[in-house]
Amino acid sequence: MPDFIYLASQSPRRAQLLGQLGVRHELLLATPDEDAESLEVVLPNESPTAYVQRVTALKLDAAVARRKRLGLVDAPVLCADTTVALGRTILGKPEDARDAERMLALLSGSTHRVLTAVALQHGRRRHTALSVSRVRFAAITKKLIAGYTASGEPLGKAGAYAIQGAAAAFIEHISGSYSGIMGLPMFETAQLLRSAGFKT
Ligand SMILES: Cc1cn([C@H]2C[C@H](O)[C@@H](COP(=O)(O)OP(=O)(O)OP(=O)(O)O)O2)c(=O)[nH]c1=O
Repeated sequence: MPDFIYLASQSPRRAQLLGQLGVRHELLLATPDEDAESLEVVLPNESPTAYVQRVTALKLDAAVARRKRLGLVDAPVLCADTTVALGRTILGKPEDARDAERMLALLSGSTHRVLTAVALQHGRRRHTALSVSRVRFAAITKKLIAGYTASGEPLGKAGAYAIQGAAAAFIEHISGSYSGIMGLPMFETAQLLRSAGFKT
């Protein structure tokens, strides 16, 4: 049994959160020939829950294939995907600053869900979990949205905000998992790791 896992994620938040659990990890990143972004395409009529779970499974398939292709040791592979859902509308990562402003205006003054799916491949077994949180945004002015967008923080974040960053000032209430909103739910991830034999 290896004493580490592969984390198939380019997200520094996920690496940081995994470190918090005290589990050693190595990054298993997509090579330039793999088109990781193309996995994140929403199917017609797909619900946010179905979408985030499907994308996570695809990410894990690709990562496990990558581990085999590179001839790496047979350690467990972990990956996750986070999406923001306003009702059935999926808000992924903004394409640019304008798109970020559009998303933030949608979130302003309402409650949305943040869904993070996690999956762990261990030998032939796959363990999966889903974390669902509710986040209530205060009504925020156009000026605040413009200032926040200009900071650059929304780029690369689902729903165009980071709870761990300056957007914390917009959030009136959350129910669920703070770490799940950041991208890796600690409770669910620890459970998956335990089922793969790690002591967390
Ligand atoms: C809502 C929210 C999202 N996010 C981030 C977490 C994820 O990194 C990102 C959603 O994008 P993802 O596609 O889940 O992940 P990623 O592309 O950053 O990394 P990888 O696929 O390689 O694992 O949004 C925050 O950091 N804070 C928040 O409050």
